[in-house]
Amino acid sequence: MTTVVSAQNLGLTFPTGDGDIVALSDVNLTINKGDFVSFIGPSGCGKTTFLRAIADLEKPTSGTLSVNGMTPEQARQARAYGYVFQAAALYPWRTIEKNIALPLEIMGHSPAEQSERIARTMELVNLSGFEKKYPWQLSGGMQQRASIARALAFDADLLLMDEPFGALDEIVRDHLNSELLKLWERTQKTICFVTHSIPEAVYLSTRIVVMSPRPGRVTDIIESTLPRDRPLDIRETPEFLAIAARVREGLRAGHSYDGGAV
Ligand SMILES: Nc1ncnc2c1ncn2[C@@H]1O[C@H](COP(=O)(O)OP(=O)(O)OP(=O)(O)O)[C@@H](O)[C@H]1O
Repeated sequence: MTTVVSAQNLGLTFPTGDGDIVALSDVNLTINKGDFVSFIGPSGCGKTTFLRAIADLEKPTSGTLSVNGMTPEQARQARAYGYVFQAAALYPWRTIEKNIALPLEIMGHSPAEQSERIARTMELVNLSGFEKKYPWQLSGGMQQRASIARALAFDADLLLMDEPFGALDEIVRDHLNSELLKLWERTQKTICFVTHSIPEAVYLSTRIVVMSPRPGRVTDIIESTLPRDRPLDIRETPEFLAIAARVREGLRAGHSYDGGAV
């Protein structure tokens, strides 16, 4: 198995005017090629910080972190990952194809190469035919699919997704979840996915990382026993519900550690 992300005794502290905030403490985690890993935990437990550290947008203050065997900085320079944010963050004055093209332009790809990549990724997210539309002409779910296409366009093996479907209604979210699984199957990417939703984490993941706040720690890592082929109604099976119950237990345990109410 190829290791994509390896964190050892990772810590990240933010110094603030009111004292230090320990966002991550002693995080140990290995993510292998082709894994779909979800991070779940209450607000402030460091999920986004961990993703940002992988992306070299935050610097760890202790421990080690490697991405594709490199430092996060080297991995960023080698364009090791695509990043999908909570809000689609598309430029409203650019068409969908021009939004997807932007990082490719910056990276110096030729216009022909850009067109080929735009066509391929728009097809992967089922948006073919919407190339000339502006973001505001698309629904929220379609905009989020366009931002996934943009993250896929430079063909990184690692996709970092920070609550990409958090703002969407349940039906659209269900649809995008099953599309994301198909896309993951087809592309064999490694995916790190932040969510607040237990069913979403269980439905999507090969591994679920449960975190707790103050300081942000990993409290449980759950290997999924579900098959890779997952129709949406798998969510009603006893196996699915058993994994969901374990995640819920892990979240509760994290809360009681903090001394707060469940
Ligand atoms: N730049 C920063 N400066 C100071 N504190 C920060 C900074 N970024 C994050 N934090 C703090 O670090 C902790 C972890 O934040 P983080 O955003 O990683 O949590 P999260 O689990 O992703 O939360 P949410 O689910 O609400 O997005 C929080 O207490 C947050 O306030």
